[in-house]
Amino acid sequence: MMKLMRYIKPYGWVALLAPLFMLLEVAMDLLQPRLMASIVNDGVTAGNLDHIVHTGLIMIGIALVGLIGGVGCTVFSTIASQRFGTDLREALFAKVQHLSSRTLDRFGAGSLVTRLTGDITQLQQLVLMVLRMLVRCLFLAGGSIIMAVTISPKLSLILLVMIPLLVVFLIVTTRATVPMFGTVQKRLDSVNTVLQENLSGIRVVKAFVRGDYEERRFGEANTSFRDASMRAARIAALNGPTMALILNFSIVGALWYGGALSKDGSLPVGDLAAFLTYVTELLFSIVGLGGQLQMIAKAKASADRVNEVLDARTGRDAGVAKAAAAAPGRGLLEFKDVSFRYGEEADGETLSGIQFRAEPGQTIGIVGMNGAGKSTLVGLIPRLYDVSEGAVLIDGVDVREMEPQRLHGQVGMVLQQAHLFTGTIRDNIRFGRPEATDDEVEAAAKAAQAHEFIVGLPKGYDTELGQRGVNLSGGQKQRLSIARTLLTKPSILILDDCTSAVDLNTDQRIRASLQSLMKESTCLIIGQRIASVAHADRILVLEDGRITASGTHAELLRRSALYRNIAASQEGA
Ligand SMILES: Nc1ncnc2c1ncn2[C@@H]1O[C@H](COP(=O)(O)OP(=O)(O)OP(=O)(O)O)[C@@H](O)[C@H]1O
Repeated sequence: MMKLMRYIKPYGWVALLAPLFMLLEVAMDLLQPRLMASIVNDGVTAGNLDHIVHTGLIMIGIALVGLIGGVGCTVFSTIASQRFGTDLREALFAKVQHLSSRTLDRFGAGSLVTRLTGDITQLQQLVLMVLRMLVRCLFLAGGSIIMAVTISPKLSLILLVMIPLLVVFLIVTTRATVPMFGTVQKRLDSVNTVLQENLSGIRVVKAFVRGDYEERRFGEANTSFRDASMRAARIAALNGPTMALILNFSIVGALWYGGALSKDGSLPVGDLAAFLTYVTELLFSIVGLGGQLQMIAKAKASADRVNEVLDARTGRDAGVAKAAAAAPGRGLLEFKDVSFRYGEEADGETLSGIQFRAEPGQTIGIVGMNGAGKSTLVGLIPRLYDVSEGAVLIDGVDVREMEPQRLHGQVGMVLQQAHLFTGTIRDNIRFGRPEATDDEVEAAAKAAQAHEFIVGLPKGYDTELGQRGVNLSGGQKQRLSIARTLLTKPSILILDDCTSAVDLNTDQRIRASLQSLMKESTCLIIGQRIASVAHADRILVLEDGRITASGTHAELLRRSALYRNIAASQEGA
């Protein structure tokens, strides 16, 4: 938790002012019972009205000063906690942008959402609470003890029993609840994961009329979250009544012993009343501290989860920018005995012994059955994942040693699933090169065979897309994502089966324009359709993560049974 303190540092002075103002408020609060005792002892008992009025006015003045303290503390603690939360959220979001795909897979989107929202809010609340309530309770507890002892050291002996009892009780309950809060947050992750999957796939759910099943799935995650929360809450619920019991016993004890002291004249009645007020204040402060300990325990679970992401390896860790000074690349791509497995514990390799070379300007096709490892193979080039063994080289430099900006500037990838963002069509095409001119955007759209349908829309390139571009067809989205990549003018262009939803004629036209536009680039094309790769200079046939054949279309028809089968199955299609 201390590690996160660095996010409060920039607002150190604000964070310091809050407890100072609180100190003012507490000091004023502590004076009130003493003044009240003075009114009782020297005013009411002695029948001195002047003293009552005079002291009453002082009490009002003190209350006003206390008010300034309270308001000041609220203002400064709110500023500090809000800014802390904002900065931490930004830092965590920035970190998520740089996490390796492996790490992203490990956390899962649902859990990251909980960490970015619920966990950070919890920590923000903690900062607010520490600067306001924790400080108040500590000051009030310390001040009440001092005031009680100054009134009657003898009567204060009662505190020697009461305080240890409370502290032991608090430690025991806090220890019991700390691990429970971690579980509660994990269960909340599951709720978010189900929710997120459901919302992003709501059309599938509707199409399969699986609303009931989804409700059950959500219900299970939700119930499990509730049960974990209830377990933690049950222990936390013990706090209030137990504390009240100890408070009442202490007051009865103080009244009994204090009454006796008062009777023999060693403790004025006003002082006894003030003593009781201080004991009550002290107990409430300790009860408050108990609640705050619970909150710290909750926040500790959140801090661990936030730190886990902040400390996670980024996709760039392995990279040392040795290639930064290298000359601009031409796009020579080499796979040297590459093996890859997802996750350390994954049994079996997804790719093994991959070895090939693609010269600048060459087009390499990749074919294979579903799950053969085609997407995995091309994902190693822009370092979506890093190789387990071997190396991927671009212009002779290991991709892991390339400056990320440079690597991503050189490698353009159109993914299998077109993902667009909220914004205009123009913004979406410009995503990889915000400085591109309108003419360049249009040229890229033309090459991707998207221009025609874009200008057919009422607002053309300024058409707003909803989340994920829901107002476009699958093939239109694919064409926009091709245009987006073409605009970056990569020296290595990867097309991962990205025309699957585009009709055959348009697919052909896209290929023709790519051939002329990208003739200097190295192109890797994954295609389910043989027609998409038949024109390639070389085609790799991938089977179970291994290249089992390579050659031109004509050569493979002779040499590879798998290739022949795939081609035969598509004839006339
Ligand atoms: N993120 C991941 N984590 C773990 N395993 C994965 C992951 N992505 C893919 N795999 C597994 O790796 C294997 C290769 O998948 P990949 O997506 O590379 O195949 P593909 O040849 O592109 O398939 P398709 O033609 O269906 O797109 C599959 O068995 C798949 O289950």
